[in-house]
Amino acid sequence: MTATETEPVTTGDVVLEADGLTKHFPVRRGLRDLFTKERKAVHAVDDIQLTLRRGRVTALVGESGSGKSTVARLMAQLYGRTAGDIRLHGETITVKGGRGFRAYCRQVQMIFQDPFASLNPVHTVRYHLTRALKIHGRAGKGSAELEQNLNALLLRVQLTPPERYLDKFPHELSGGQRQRVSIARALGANPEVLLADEPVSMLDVSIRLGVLNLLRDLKERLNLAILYITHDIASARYFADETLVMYAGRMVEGGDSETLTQNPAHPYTRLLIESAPDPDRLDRVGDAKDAPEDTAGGEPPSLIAPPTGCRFHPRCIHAMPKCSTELPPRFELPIVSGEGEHWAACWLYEEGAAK
Ligand SMILES: Nc1ncnc2c1ncn2[C@@H]1O[C@H](COP(=O)(O)OP(=O)(O)OP(=O)(O)O)[C@@H](O)[C@H]1O
Repeated sequence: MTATETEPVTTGDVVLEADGLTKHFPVRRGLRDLFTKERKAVHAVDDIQLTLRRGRVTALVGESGSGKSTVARLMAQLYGRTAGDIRLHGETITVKGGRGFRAYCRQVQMIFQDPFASLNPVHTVRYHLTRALKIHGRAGKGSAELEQNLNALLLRVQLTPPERYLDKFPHELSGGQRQRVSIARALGANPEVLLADEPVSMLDVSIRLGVLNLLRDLKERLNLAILYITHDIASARYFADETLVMYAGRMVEGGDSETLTQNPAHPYTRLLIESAPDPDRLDRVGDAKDAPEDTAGGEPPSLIAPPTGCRFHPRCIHAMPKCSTELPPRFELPIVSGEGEHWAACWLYEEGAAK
């Protein structure tokens, strides 16, 4: 049983946290490297702090290669971490597979970008959902109860009437319907956390909003904590309560989504917003074609030898000498309206620095 079934859940309760989360991928040594002692690594994710709360969506935004998917995979325990802590209900968790992994998956489920790749083409919707229910001990007693539970899952993701979908194969469904089946499969575990890695970027623009609205509905009805990974800061503003911005493996700014998108502080966040599609055109949310890497000036750095100091300094028009040598800590920023927090890891916000 999950906490959902045993005790009342309050919106805002912390479920899953990352503290100092770091992942370096070792680079395979070439012939030339055999003569040196140096061991190279891709510094994909460094020192990430992240808190997921019941009934809240947290967006993780950044351009391609900034480390967003690696964070999601670390939080899902699909990758081992190089350093840092992952806490579920305050307890440090390291899962290596087997039973421990299954127990963790009961509470933390992941949804992938490509629903076609994540569903097995030779199996029906019924098979995928039955398997999820059985693995997590939620199939019920007997076939009538199983049928009821299958129907309930499809109703939850608004695939109605359920009988129309249960015996379909993935290729007989549209992209949006397939993503709904993936979400239903994740819900089969009755999780507390959904880690959604670009859940709408491969879908037709016309159906993206429907899938985001479904996730929002699930957040509210089931009090889920959702991590929403996206290239598109406009969709984060629309969908997420809190937004965190990543650049080259590090978090550079965070705060409540409205405050952060209305008053972006870090020069990289400003660049993301300038190059994002118009947030009022919600029919384009999650559009990977509008991803900032297509329009932002300069190139992201190599993560094998990332820049010292602030990783954004080689592209930053405000860079000061200190930015290339010292890593900026988080500076708390004043909240212009409403409540919540807003911070930026940028030396511009050190007391006394010229803006
Ligand atoms: N298994 C791996 N081995 C080596 N390097 C990896 C591995 N997975 C990711 N990386 C590297 O880590 C960095 C971060 O990748 P990641 O996929 O997390 O970024 P992302 O922000 O999710 O990008 P995208 O939006 O394109 O998926 C990239 O430089 C990538 O090449």
